[in-house]
Amino acid sequence: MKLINAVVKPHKWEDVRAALETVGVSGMTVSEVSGYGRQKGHTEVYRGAEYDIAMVPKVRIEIVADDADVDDIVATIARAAHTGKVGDGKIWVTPVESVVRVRTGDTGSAAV
Ligand SMILES: Nc1ncnc2c1ncn2[C@@H]1O[C@H](COP(=O)(O)OP(=O)(O)OP(=O)(O)O)[C@@H](O)[C@H]1O
Repeated sequence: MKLINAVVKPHKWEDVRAALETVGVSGMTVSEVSGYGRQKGHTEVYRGAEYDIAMVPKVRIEIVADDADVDDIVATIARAAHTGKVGDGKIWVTPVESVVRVRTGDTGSAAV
């Protein structure tokens, strides 16, 4: 299993959510975050306002998925979140050692 982390522009979140429905993601965690990438110190526009300070609002998506599904999920997020402009976001994948479904005690893939 892997943990997919994606940070995308807030106005692309609905597109990403709709696209993920087509690849059978069974659960995810979504949070409002702020951050910056390589363009630190440059301006970025969000909802008509220019941010020239380092931290720009983003949406973070966390998905635990079976290895076999990871490439598809990452490609789907990347496609749906893309505008081609600075600050489109980032996606990274890390290994997951264990998962437990609290209600049933299921572990591993059965808990995803
Ligand atoms: N190295 C990093 N580690 C953790 N989070 C990051 C990292 N780089 C970027 N992020 C997160 O991703 C968000 C979007 O990053 P951003 O798209 O600006 O990255 P970038 O690589 O500089 O790309 P671009 O050149 O298109 O702006 C940031 O606001 C931040 O929350």
